[in-house]
Amino acid sequence: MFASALKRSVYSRNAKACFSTSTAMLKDIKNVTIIGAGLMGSGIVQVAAQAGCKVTMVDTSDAALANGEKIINKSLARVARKKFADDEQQQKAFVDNVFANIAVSTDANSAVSQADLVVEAIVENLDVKKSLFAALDKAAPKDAIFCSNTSSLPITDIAQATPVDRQARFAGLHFFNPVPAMKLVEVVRTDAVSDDVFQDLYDFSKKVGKTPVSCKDTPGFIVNRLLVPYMFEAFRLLDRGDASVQDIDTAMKLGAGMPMGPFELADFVGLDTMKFINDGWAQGGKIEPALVQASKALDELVQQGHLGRKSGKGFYDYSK
Ligand SMILES: CCCCCCC[C@H](O)CC(=O)SCCNC(=O)CCNC(=O)[C@H](O)C(C)(C)COP(=O)([O-])OP(=O)([O-])OC[C@H]1O[C@@H](n2cnc3c(N)ncnc32)[C@H](O)[C@@H]1OP(=O)([O-])[O-]
Ligand SMILES: NC(=O)c1ccc[n+]([C@@H]2O[C@H](COP(=O)([O-])OP(=O)(O)OC[C@H]3O[C@@H](n4cnc5c(N)ncnc54)[C@H](O)[C@@H]3O)[C@@H](O)[C@H]2O)c1
Repeated sequence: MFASALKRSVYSRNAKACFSTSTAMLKDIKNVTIIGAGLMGSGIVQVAAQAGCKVTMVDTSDAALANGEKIINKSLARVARKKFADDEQQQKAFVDNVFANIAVSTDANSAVSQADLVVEAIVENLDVKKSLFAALDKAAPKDAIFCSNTSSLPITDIAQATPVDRQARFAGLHFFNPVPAMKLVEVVRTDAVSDDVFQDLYDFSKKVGKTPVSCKDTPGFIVNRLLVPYMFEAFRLLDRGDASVQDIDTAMKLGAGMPMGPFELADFVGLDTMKFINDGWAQGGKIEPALVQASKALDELVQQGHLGRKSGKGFYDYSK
């Protein structure tokens, strides 16, 4: 099913719960609203819809929603081909069934009016996220759980845009790129988050096929706290002229078992995102300065508009 055919309404509160609920808590998470239909938001929409939740995908324009639907369609087709290799009818039925759980909207406030869970995956900007959540707090049910998929911003700072009661229901739910393929979710717990909410999010992560881990609200949580310094050390290795992009990538794939080398991964994630995270941490002063020292090669590429795969060029050239 294609984008334009998707429902433009929010599902009824009587919609079916995610299938095979195993706890009383989880039963309540049946209507999920994802704000942001980009790379991450579309992936979260997909895995929640695949798990049987009724999902509303929100973005600011029809074009952005169409982009999200295109990403989901492509990924679901891939999953369907693998599941039903020789049966095109079953492939189509599988894709249609998942899309039947997805509605789209450009009106975030009405899209959250019946939400049990709201997951934000919009631009990595604290003020923009805060102003979104301040508005959503007034439009969503009092008992809705709010989550951010932020890579690098403190959840506590984002949650401050909402009243104290909501802060007890406000956590990080950090998925990984590409969402349908990556098995991990970090459930990020601030000091304000209640045990029930934390458990609900842990159970929800399992229901959407992921392995949750718990972590405190510290810079980079677990994965990015370790991965970002590693990648910047690779960039600085290049800056110093100690090894080439290709050799560093080959070394880390064949010598350390990484699925992608640090430069391939940086191009995949986006060089602007890498720079944004590192600069933010350097300014924040909570991380050892040597770990967040800037990279000349990265700064130059970003300045030239070479942002990785999404712009056609980064450390590698994707235009050919
Ligand atoms: C990074 C630090 C910087 C921080 C920046 C912020 C980042 C952020 O906060 C955290 C991150 O996300 S950090 C970034 C974290 N991310 C990483 O570190 C990624 C590192 N890269 C990888 O893990 C692999 O290269 C991929 C999984 C991307 C592709 O795997 P491959 O072996 O080269 O190619 P393959 O064999 O084709 O695919 C393998 C399996 O995946 C399946 N599949 C793939 N895409 C799919 C999709 N869109 N839909 C559905 N399914 C999809 C595929 O069907 C297959 O399934 P099977 O059941 O096994 O047959
Ligand atoms: N890209 C990654 O590898 C990755 C991985 C994990 C987490 N994240 C985090 O997920 C979030 C989204 O990242 P992405 O890569 O999907 O970004 P993206 O640029 O692909 O998508 C962001 C989407 O949000 C939309 N948007 C912006 N402001 C909005 C608003 N006020 N209301 C509704 N929609 C709005 C944009 O139109 C766009 O479609 C960021 O916080 C990022 O740090 C990214």
